[in-house]
This record gives sequence, C-alpha cells and structure tokens, in this order.
Amino acid sequence: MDGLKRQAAAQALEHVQDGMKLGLGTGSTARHFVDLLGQRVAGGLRVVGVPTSEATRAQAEACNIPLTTLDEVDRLDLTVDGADELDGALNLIKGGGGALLREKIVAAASDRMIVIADDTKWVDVLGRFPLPVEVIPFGLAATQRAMATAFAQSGVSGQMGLRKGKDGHFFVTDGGHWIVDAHLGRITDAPRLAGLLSLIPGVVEHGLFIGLASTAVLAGAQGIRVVERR
Ligand SMILES: O=C(CO)[C@H](O)[C@H](O)COP(=O)(O)O
Repeated sequence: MDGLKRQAAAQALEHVQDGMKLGLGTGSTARHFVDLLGQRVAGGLRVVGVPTSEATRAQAEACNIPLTTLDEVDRLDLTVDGADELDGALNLIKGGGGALLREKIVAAASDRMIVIADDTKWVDVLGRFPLPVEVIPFGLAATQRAMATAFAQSGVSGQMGLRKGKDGHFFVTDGGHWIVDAHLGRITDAPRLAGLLSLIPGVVEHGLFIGLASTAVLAGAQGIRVVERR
C-alpha cells in the first residue's frame, strides 16, 4: 500500500513547475509527496510551500523546502494532498489525520487541488470512513445535538465519538480544537450535509471537501488512474 501511495505522489509531482507556490498536504500519502518534492528542491527546483499541519511543516523544513504563509502570498498554484475517501464527483472525506481545517483553508486558496491516494480510497458513496468534524470544546453537547439534527435533515444518522489520541486523551488539533468522528455509513447528499454542518456555531470545520479537488491520482495494482472533475 505504501508503494502505491508513493506512486501516486510521484505522478502528482509531474504537475509541479518551477516557481510554483504549493500547498503541502498532511498524512502518509502527502508525506511521500513532500519527500519527493524535497529531492527535486535539492536538485534545483524553485518552489515555496504552505504546509497544512505542524507535522508537514517539520517534514518540509527537514527537506529544506522553502516555506511561506497565506498571509505572505495571495493564491497558491497547486495543493497536493491525500484523502480518506473520494467519490466520482471528486468530493472528499478528509481529516483522518486531524488536519482538515488547515487542509481546507489551503485547498480553498489554491487554483488547483490534486488528490493523491491508493485506489482503496475510491468509493461510490462517501461515508464508510467516519466523517471528522472539528469542534470547539465549549458547549460540545449542544454542538453534537445540532450535528444530529443536520444529519437527520440530510437523511443520515449514526454514532458520534470524540476522537482520542494514542495517549488516551482527547485528540487536540493544531488549532487547539477537538474532533468528533461521525459514523454515518452512506452520505447520499454530501453537499447538503456539508452546508448544514457549516451553519453550526460550535463546528469549526468539517471533513467534507465539496468541489475543491480538481484532479485525483489513484494508484492501484493495475497502474495509475487520473480522474478530472467534470
Ligand atoms: O485528511 C488527511 C489528514 O487530515 C489525510 O489526507 C487523510 O487522512 C489521508 O491520509 P493517508 O494519506 O495517511 O491515508
């Protein structure tokens, strides 16, 4: 599986041109991309990157990739990031690694987003992967009640769980928030659910990326498949 992730990352690297401003994703697949990009930078490629997490920042710095921020540059040319699930419309579930907020800010500030993944992430309907929702700790129960209403209004239901880290404590995002993972099974109207979740005050951001990805590079046993958003 790791080999497939690296193949997808290598394919995405073909889209990187000298002088580009890049969003650098988070996760085990994006990690391959940053590693390969670092090798190209060492060979003379000139790019600047905006990392989507502190973990990616540390990796990019170790690879000597020049970094910038969204305060210093206007738009990014391209973001390359992984996903937990993607469907035929190139709508995504992201946030398995907990970086969804910065990932979405960076993707939205990019002219193009390429999703890199092994082909097990490709699904007919989003939702088998629990949907990460980043929340403010204050008023958590009220936020979860509002989330349940949003689920019902978009025709889904399921258990919600507050994510814990490896240390057994609540997982805290780079922004200092918590993550509720919602086990919904089949999200038949992802754009509607995305819109409803965005209206809830205690929800900082959710892991549904609607209309943000322009291209998916999927690596599988049969080779690489590139899917463009229609
Ligand atoms: O959204 C993410 C992190 O917040 C990741 O892109 C997603 O979890 C996929 O990770 P991996 O490449 O390790 O499967």
